[in-house]
Amino acid sequence: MAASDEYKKTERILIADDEPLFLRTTGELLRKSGFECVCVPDAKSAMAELETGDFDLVLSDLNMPGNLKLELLRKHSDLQPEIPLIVITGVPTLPSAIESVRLGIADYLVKPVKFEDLLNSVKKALANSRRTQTRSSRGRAKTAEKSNRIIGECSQLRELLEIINRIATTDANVLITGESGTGKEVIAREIHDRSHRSGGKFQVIDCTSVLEALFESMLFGHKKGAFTGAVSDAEGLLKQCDGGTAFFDELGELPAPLQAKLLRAVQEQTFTPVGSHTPVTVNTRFVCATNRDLELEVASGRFRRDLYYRLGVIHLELPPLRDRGDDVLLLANHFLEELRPEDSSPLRMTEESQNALMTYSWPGNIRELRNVMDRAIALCTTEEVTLADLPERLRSQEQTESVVLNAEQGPEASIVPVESESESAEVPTREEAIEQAEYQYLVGLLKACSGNVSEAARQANLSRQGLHKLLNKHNLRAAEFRNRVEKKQD
Ligand SMILES: Nc1ncnc2c1ncn2[C@@H]1O[C@H](COP(=O)(O)OP(=O)(O)OP(=O)(O)O)[C@@H](O)[C@H]1O
Repeated sequence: MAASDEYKKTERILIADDEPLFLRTTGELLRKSGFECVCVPDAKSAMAELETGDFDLVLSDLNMPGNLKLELLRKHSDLQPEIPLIVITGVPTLPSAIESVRLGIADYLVKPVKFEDLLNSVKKALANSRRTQTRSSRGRAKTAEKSNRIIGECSQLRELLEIINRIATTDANVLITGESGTGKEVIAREIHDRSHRSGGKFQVIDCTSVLEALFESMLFGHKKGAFTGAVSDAEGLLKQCDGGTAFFDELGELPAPLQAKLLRAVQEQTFTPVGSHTPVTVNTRFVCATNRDLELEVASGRFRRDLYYRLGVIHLELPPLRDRGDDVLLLANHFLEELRPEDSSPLRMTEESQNALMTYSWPGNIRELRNVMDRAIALCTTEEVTLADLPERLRSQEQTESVVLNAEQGPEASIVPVESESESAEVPTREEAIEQAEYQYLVGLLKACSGNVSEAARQANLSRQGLHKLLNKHNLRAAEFRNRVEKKQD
């Protein structure tokens, strides 16, 4: 079916760009595809059109006369917030999360752009906008609903939830960054649940657990006989979350050849199953998470810049738990309630134990706090969680301070507690001693392999996935060992 058959002729696009050739060609091609286009060379004319015209979509250059400080985009979001806006630029910079959301950007394209990609982006934005406008009140009620899964009152979290609410009506891809255990997956699920895609599937794709050779077939599916072991046709994960959300966890771990394959699927929402000749088209939103500093990965050539821009239209940075103030106690009480056995009495914390939780630096973030509360529930013999029910690293104020100080000296010092000299050394439990030994082993291994995960996994006789699990458990990031080597060489 031709594009012109799929869309009503009346759908109107405002195109603003100061490059005459781009403006003319894009206008002509979009008209041929069945749209009505108004082309203007600067922001002033675009604003005048926006005030009087009835548009279904705006396609705008980011840098052109009259759009200094994003004036056109701001005006657009004030005048017509419900009309999708696609930004197209020759000088890419990732807009901040708040800015992207405030301006309601549906997509962000980097010149030179293939017309095919531009048309896909336009179709997708229009389809989503139609869906959003006809969305049932059920969807709206859900969007407004307060989350009962995300606990926290701090200003950073409230701002994040506000952003999530606002992006629920868009289909922009989201990149979530933050230290391990800060709740990236929880936030990704929330984005899905609050979006118009909540009826579709939320599909987790763990990039550390994907074997390079199987990635394509796992993601895109395969035909029977496509390779040894392909005994029947299989649907890939992307097809399974058609209409839903694909969540790529630990995106920064995706090897380069796989990044190229993912890029095509993200750009075109089309892929070809292994062994097939028939492309499959889906409508999927991509939400990704990583502990790595992807900008650094891009700068060093380890991560594709085009994929980074495609996936990071909206960038959410989660705060570490140590910066979330009283949320530590809020979360601790939540876990005490959530994790206690059903028939047991509610538990509370002594003042001393609350102080210990508030002073500790939580290198493993919310995941570590959850484990600490789980352990406390098991050890606690009364209805009060006392200092004695907390792990040794939290018990001593002096010791906690040492941990914080050491955290600045490098990754290997951030967890291992240093005994204060004045204190008689306490014997750790067997579990704690094993944990510490394992931690020291991993630090040594990462140092020896300069943060190269594949090499470290080989030396440790583990799969990459197995090693990643261990690193996550100890809140160790291989990238930090790589960066350290680079920094030393600078
Ligand atoms: N705001 C929150 N309220 C309640 N529980 C939370 C919150 N955020 C995270 N958690 C809990 O903390 C744990 C870690 O969360 P999650 O797996 O989402 O972190 P992550 O940042 O994705 O971790 P990783 O980088 O290691 O994959 C989970 O048990 C999750 O349920």
